[in-house]
Amino acid sequence: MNALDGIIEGVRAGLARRRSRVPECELRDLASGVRPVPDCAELLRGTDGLKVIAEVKRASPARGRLAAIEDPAELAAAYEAGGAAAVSVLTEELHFAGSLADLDAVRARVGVPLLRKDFVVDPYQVWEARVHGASLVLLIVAALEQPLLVDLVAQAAEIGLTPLVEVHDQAEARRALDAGAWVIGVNARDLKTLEMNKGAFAAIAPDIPENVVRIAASGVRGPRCAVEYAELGADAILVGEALVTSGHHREAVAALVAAGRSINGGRPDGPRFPRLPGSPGPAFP
Ligand SMILES: O=P(O)(O)OC[C@@H](O)[C@@H](O)c1c[nH]c2ccccc12
Repeated sequence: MNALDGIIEGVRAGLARRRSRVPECELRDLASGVRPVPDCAELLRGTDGLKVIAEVKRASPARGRLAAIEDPAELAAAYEAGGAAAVSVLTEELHFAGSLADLDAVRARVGVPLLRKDFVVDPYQVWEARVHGASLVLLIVAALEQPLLVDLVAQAAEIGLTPLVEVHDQAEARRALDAGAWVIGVNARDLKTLEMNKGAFAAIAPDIPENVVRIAASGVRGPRCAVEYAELGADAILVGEALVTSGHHREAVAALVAAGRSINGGRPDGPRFPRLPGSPGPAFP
């Protein structure tokens, strides 16, 4: 069993418990009472500077315990003040020490769109994302058979959530596009092996059409990485560890935002800098 299968097993157990407390029909009723949110794709587009999605993340299977985060809302408020375009909240409990309560707390505090970051394997979780105030929901291609991926992308769109479809290689990127994704995240970490591939974004981004929003996720250590991803054509970066472990959360986000702006000067129609032939991929420490 690979790391991803292990995580999904735990996710399914938690899902069964929640479903027995709140049946799906009740959840749908709750969702209908939640204020509709606009599609987030344009907010994450990098034409006026690389966007930063800042993550509330306590732990991960790959990196262990990262930060206690006693007050996730306070952290998210600092991210927002630093200029984050969106906040990602991990809601997976067993391996990432997150919860839907974290999402609720963050929703009550900040105005920027929220991403429900979890291992979604069932429509029930997409309804939950809606009920708990997310505007975006993560769908991981490696965790989903194609027909289910297609259904979940369609369900999310139907109920006013923007699906952020995560891929790790070219084949997965093709599946994401076939499923109709318009926001694609390239995770530098392979969730099956937990290994990092620093060149994943550079390898995949050219295959993703310009009209699709391209997000580089995982392993962004600081402004230098932000600049490198912006130069490779990323619209946004998704950053967890480097932010939660920084002593100054607002300033750390602001530094990433400033680094991203330096690439195209913040011009709304600024050019995306093409990758120069022979230039190296992002340099990571
Ligand atoms: O902490 P990092 O290396 O900055 O990574 C953040 C984010 O990319 C990572 O948490 C992540 C990307 N895809 C995921 C899928 C599930 C759980 C977590 C993730």
